[in-house]
Amino acid sequence: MSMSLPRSLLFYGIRRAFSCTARASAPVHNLTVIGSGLMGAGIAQVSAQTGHNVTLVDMTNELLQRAEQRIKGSVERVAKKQFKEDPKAQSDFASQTLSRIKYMVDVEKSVGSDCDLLIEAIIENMKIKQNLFSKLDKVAPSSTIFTSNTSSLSITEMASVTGRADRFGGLHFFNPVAVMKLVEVVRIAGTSDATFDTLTSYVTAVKKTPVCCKDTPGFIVNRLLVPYLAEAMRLLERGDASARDIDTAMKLGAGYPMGPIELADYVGLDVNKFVLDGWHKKFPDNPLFAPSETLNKLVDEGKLGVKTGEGFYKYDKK
Ligand SMILES: CCCCCCCCCCCCC[C@H](O)CC(=O)SCCNC(=O)CCNC(=O)[C@H](O)C(C)(C)COP(=O)(O)OP(=O)(O)OC[C@H]1O[C@@H](n2cnc3c(N)ncnc32)[C@H](O)[C@@H]1OP(=O)(O)O
Ligand SMILES: NC(=O)c1ccc[n+]([C@@H]2O[C@H](COP(=O)([O-])OP(=O)(O)OC[C@H]3O[C@@H](n4cnc5c(N)ncnc54)[C@H](O)[C@@H]3O)[C@@H](O)[C@H]2O)c1
Repeated sequence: MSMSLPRSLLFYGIRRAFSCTARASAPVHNLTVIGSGLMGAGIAQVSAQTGHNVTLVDMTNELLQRAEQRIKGSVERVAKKQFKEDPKAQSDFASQTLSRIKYMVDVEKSVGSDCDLLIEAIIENMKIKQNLFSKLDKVAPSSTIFTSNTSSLSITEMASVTGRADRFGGLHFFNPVAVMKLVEVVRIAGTSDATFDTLTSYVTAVKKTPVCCKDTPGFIVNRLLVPYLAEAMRLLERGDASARDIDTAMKLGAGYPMGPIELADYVGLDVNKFVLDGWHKKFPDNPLFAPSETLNKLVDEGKLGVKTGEGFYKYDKK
């Protein structure tokens, strides 16, 4: 007699193992977000919009002031959409949201005794992220859950420099955070059920949809997106098609809201380079992930995409 499971049961088992439903858990009231760039500012914003108290950290006050301006602009867009014909409700929503965000340059003081959750959103570099986590592990309350918003690096390697692997996971938001509905919740081998439940509940509380994934390169979205973007880059580098035609093709032919070259500019070409070079180290035999001369040249010239006013395309300075 065959001992194999019926297919339906097998799929049921797989679904259960990766179920990402929010269960009863310790709620997040106060969180610290480190890095006030594109992603950190967006994460602070959606958290504050949903009643969370946020401390947003960066290396200088000037960077924090820029983040504050970006958050203000984005919250006002959200308020207009949410409270269409009601200017008073719009301005109340915006001022209440903004009042829930504190700005700080002192990283070590940013994780006070009431900090439930830390989200790291700094530069995509393992050594720098590990330094930060190692430093924070010594000063943060033992109950604080640590997470990273990394696009492509190993969460397990980050957790390894702390003594809290059971209170460690990945929270991968998407850009623009105010608009994109998904967050990948990444579970490492040590992540406890309580931590995982708190993370999925927090994602639901900020009105996003969680999906769960193991700590595998690129998680779900970037495992599919990175090869796609890299293929677009190779098409361009071989001179097979222009940037405009590649973008138009994917928007009109595949229904994507942005083409791959536009999307690379939107994400930031520095982030693209960190990810591509990191994947080259991980997959050295795959020529798709070899360093890209085009990308390196643009990054060397400071042309990082939308955020600097020029990348593959030119933009109005923000
Ligand atoms: C080529 C180089 C290759 C190198 C190889 C290596 C590759 C490595 C790549 C790594 C990538 C890592 C990325 C990361 O880890 C994961 C990601 O985040 S991937 C990016 C995901 N995001 C997308 O795919 C975005 C796709 N684009 C869109 O969805 C839309 O274009 C848009 C951004 C929402 C903009 O929409 P538009 O219609 O064009 O513009 P509008 O201005 O009209 O906006 C529509 C709607 O949204 C509201 N809105 C937009 N932005 C904001 C904001 N910042 N804040 C608040 N609200 C916003 C706007 O008000 C509109 O609302 P409406 O008027 O419709 O009510
Ligand atoms: N850009 C995207 O579309 C996107 C999407 C999802 C995830 N991510 C990931 O999110 C992270 C941040 O990306 P981003 O696009 O917001 O980058 P960004 O360059 O816009 O912002 C990073 C910020 O971190 C700050 N920073 C760097 N080191 C710091 C430190 N030690 N302490 C405090 N602040 C520090 C920088 O000053 C900068 O303001 C990266 O890991 C990236 O891979 C990016």
